[in-house]
Amino acid sequence: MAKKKTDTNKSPRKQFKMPSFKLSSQQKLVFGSFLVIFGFILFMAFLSSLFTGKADQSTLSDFASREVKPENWVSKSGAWLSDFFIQRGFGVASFIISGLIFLSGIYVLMNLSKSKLWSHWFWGLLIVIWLSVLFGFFGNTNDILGGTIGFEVNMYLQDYIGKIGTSLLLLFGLITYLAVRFKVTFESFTTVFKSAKRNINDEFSDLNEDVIVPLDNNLSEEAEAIKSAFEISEENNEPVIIKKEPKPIFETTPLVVKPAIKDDFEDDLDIEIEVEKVAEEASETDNLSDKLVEDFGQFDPTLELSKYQFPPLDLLKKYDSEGITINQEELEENKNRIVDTLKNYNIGIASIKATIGPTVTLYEIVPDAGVRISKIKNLEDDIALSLSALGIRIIAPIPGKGTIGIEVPNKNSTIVSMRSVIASKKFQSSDMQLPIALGKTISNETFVVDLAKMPHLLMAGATGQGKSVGLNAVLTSLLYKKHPAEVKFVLVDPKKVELTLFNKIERHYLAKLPDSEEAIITDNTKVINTLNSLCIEMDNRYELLKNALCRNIAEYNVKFKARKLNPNDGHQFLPYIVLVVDEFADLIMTAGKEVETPIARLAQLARAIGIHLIIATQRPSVNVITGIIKANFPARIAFRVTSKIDSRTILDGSGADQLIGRGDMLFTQGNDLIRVQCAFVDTPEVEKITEYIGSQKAYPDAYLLPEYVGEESGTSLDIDISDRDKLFREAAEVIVTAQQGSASLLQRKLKLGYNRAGRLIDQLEAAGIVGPFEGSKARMVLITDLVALDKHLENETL
Ligand SMILES: Nc1ncnc2c1ncn2[C@@H]1O[C@H](COP(=O)(O)OP(=O)(O)OP(=O)(O)O)[C@@H](O)[C@H]1O
Repeated sequence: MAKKKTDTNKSPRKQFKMPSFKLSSQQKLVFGSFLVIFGFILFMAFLSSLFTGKADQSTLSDFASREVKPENWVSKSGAWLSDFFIQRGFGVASFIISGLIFLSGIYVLMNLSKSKLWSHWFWGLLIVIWLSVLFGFFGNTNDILGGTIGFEVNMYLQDYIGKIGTSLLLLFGLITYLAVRFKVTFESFTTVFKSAKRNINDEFSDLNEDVIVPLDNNLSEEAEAIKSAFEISEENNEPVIIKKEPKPIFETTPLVVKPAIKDDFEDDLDIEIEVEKVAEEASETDNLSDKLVEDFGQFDPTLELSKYQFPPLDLLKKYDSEGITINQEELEENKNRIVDTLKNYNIGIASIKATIGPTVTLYEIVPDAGVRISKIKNLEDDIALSLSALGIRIIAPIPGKGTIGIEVPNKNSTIVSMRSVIASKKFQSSDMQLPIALGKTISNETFVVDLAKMPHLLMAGATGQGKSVGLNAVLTSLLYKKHPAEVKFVLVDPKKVELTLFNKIERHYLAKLPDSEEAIITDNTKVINTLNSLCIEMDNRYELLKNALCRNIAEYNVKFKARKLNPNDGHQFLPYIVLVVDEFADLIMTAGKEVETPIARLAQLARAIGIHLIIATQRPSVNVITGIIKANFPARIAFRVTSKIDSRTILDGSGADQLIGRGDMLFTQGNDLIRVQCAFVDTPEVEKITEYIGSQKAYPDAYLLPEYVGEESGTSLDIDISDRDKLFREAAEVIVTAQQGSASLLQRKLKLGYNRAGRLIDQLEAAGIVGPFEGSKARMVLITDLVALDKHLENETL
């Protein structure tokens, strides 16, 4: 895939740098043994000072004199070191220091992990300080328990926070140590407490129970003692039941034998069962990703354009004629006409209710019992005539309700502004993947749908009925809700004028072929390349999803954000891609099968990997909207069309021919038809939005789609060196470095299409770098390393 690499690896890692000393094996032996011996000497000196320390005090001042003989087992040095570390230093906690030095020697000798050793030192010294302060708390100035440091620190702390404060600080230090070092949590405390409590209870109940003492001959001394203490009849050699006095609970009673099987089953039922939760074994990548997330937080795809500002609502226009005004007279008039017309045909009405929408009002009627619905349905034209209005639609019955609906256009329709739908709570708070605010329904509710769920949209309508406005509404919705990192548009505009405004956001939101200058495609031959390139992108994405064990793009992106996918394996955050074709009929007329095949492929397969198609046409005839296209576009929008046949082609039923135009539309997602007044967004508004976005910092280039080389460019083996692909050398290096001769590796690493990668492999074979095709296995790489590759290629050119 041709997209800049998100450089997660490049971010500076805040890792503690370990000092590293490079020692030869001999040096390690010498240095290691020195540390072991020194550690041991130190330990002996310290140990000795516990007994001889006081006596040696006087000898310290005469260190140079050989006459003075200290009692320390390590003589003068021992006395001096002990005085330095224990008396003047950290007190008895200094033993840990000798241990750490000894341990360091072992680590050096055995060449063990240095980072572990540093960690031992770090934690060890912390314990030394803590213990010294703790002992200093209880000691006095010359006490060897806490040493001078422990005592002085204590004095200092007590001056400022008092005894209570110091003891609490020590407790806090202990808790912090346990929490950080041993990952102890509050829950583990409570669990330990609970199980201790349970043990104590058990112990108590045991002590009060009768205990069976088996009379075996190999009794321990204690058993013998107990045996003699209580009278046990040895004659019958049978277990005797003795009554045991309650003993202190913590005393161990090895002779107490609990009955293996209790007779009393009811007691068994009382035993609490402790269910231990076994944490699922986290895989290695999980651990790594957790650590990465801990260090850097979740991956943020918007980071590159972190200062990007979404367009403000003010860029959209407010309309005066907005907001529904109820014209009571009109309502009354229409109601009377409907009732009268139906009466003329002997249809009685039990009740009638009106719902006023922005362009049409829905009259819901409940006919008298016994009236056949088909009878009302047949009166559609008569009712329209009597109401002298266009665009009457009868819904008989309204799905889900036991009523019949008659939609009558309002005399004064109101414009549904884009601003009102974008500002609506429904749109703003929607958590859909690709939310689109299409307009308002007949009950004046904002109509928001998820393009990702559709998953592709077919839009049709006669010319001048609001298709372009509809497309702009879709694009505007996405611009208001999605960051440039999250969605990319591929715009196809054979009419050349409809979508030109979006050129300004090329480097933010558009995707294009690597070698094309304009991101918006107006040339039909380029459309074919782009569609095929999208197919390659789709295949590449499926490969990524497969490797990441994800079923769809949403799961994949969640995993990627959680840093569970390694960018070095080609993984990257995948933006949604929305392909918009403004005049599909024109494309089909000029390119026919060549566009239909990739469109159908995309429509069939692309939903899971985040490529969604929106196709608009003004000629909804069967040769444009073919069966295969229709089958894969369950979501359809019909603006007004001129004939029932066209309506049937789009919606599989009539209705679109009865709309009133100007954004009045029917939406279906496979089942019910919903009448919606499309939101109106004018060209100047779109211009302002694109200008606003375009003036902000952008990516260096549009999102690059994989390269597609048409079939005619040939796939034959190019043996001639001068005919080689310009990425030949790079490809050779990738293959030799990875020692794996596969086209998909090239596709991933060099972001190529399948064809080009395949051709490169052929050329590499011809150059003797990889072996011949071996079926499902990767080809053998004949060059071992990059130096050999350089030589090989040099020899070739000679
Ligand atoms: N939702 C709407 N609300 C109000 N008026 C609308 C709406 N949609 C379209 N119109 C009116 O209809 C006119 C034509 O709309 P639009 O350009 O979208 O039609 P079209 O179907 O794209 O036509 P063509 O196929 O010829 O491009 C607009 O200029 C506008 O005046």
